[in-house]
Amino acid sequence: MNVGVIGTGAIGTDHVRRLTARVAGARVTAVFDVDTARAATVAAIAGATAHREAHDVIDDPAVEAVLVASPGDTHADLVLACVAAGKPVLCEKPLASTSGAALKVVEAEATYGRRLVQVGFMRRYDVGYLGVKAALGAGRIGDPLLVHCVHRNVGVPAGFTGDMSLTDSLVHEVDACRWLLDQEIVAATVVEVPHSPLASPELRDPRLVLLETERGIVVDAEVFVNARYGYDVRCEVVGTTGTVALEAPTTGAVALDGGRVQALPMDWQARFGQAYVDELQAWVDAVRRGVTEGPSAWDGYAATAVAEAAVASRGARTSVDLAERPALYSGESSS
Ligand SMILES: NC(=O)c1ccc[n+]([C@@H]2O[C@H](COP(=O)([O-])OP(=O)(O)OC[C@H]3O[C@@H](n4cnc5c(N)ncnc54)[C@H](O)[C@@H]3O)[C@@H](O)[C@H]2O)c1
Ligand SMILES: O[C@H]1[C@H](O)[C@@H](O)[C@H](O)[C@@H](O)[C@H]1O
Repeated sequence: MNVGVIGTGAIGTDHVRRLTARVAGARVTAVFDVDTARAATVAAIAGATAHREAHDVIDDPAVEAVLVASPGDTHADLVLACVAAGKPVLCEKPLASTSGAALKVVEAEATYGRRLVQVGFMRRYDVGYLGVKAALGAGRIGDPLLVHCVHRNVGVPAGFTGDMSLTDSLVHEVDACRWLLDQEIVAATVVEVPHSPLASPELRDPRLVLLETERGIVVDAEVFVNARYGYDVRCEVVGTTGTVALEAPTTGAVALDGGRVQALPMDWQARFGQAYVDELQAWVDAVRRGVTEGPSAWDGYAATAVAEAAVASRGARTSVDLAERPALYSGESSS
């Protein structure tokens, strides 16, 4: 499968490397980035052509599927162009920077009549999250009552400003909880906590978010994007008869000088490296079979709508008012 990649920054470059060396049945044949020097460097990794415009990638007759890894506010227009061209597209999260823009993608795909869009919520491919999902599905902890989530990053790049800890980071917890619990989130409340002096004041970091699902389950999610000590993602579902918690991959524990030390991953590449490979492989395999599976445009829309409610919350419980779900997305596992 010939893939065109739009956006060859941090994760775009990683995805090009993965598609080139670790994913079977695909190769990158075209790339675009507004940073033309960067695009040329990354094109060379894959032996691909660096195009002059994003639309040249989408319209390239040799390109069979597109991967969008540019900044979030560019996603919706690029995905809409892919749908208009009838090309399958894997779009990095978030699907869009506003729920209105995400809904346009949902509506365009529903009008097209079959799925073309997969959203890059890679946690659904992580062996730890899959274990939690399997335990819930088997009824091992009875009925879920509440979920504790933690999402800590070492730090954030310079462009990470404003409410991005909600729109760019919390969206992972939103998607994971919708998928694990198989229900929509209907309200969000952001509880103010003291802010870290190591974060820009504008970012208001960390944040504690309460999410309520349609069947009354409550999720507490801490998002702390300047935690410094490591990349730490946790999730524990508490049920009527037990709990199930995410197992992160572990390294050997070193016992020395009266202590015991275990290394933590320092970024998402280290923590979710295998999940990204498995996500890409599943996407390629499905598209080569003529279908698109995995997190859908509806999932992307719902996640952005919840993040938007969290942004609006400022301490108050804020409901999430989703549009009516088109029939194309009925029967999906997460929704
Ligand atoms: N799933 C995950 O865990 C994960 C991890 C990292 C990033 N992401 C997502 O991937 C996207 C990119 O993040 P990143 O960390 O690689 O950012 P980045 O800033 O490193 O890379 C973005 C790239 O896009 C380019 N770009 C900017 N505007 C563009 C445009 N209009 N068209 C084409 N290219 C354009 C930039 O020049 C840059 O090279 C974001 O949406 C982010 O949320 C997801
Ligand atoms: O774009 C990144 C990425 O999605 C990571 O998985 C997440 O941990 C970060 O918070 C976010 O900024």
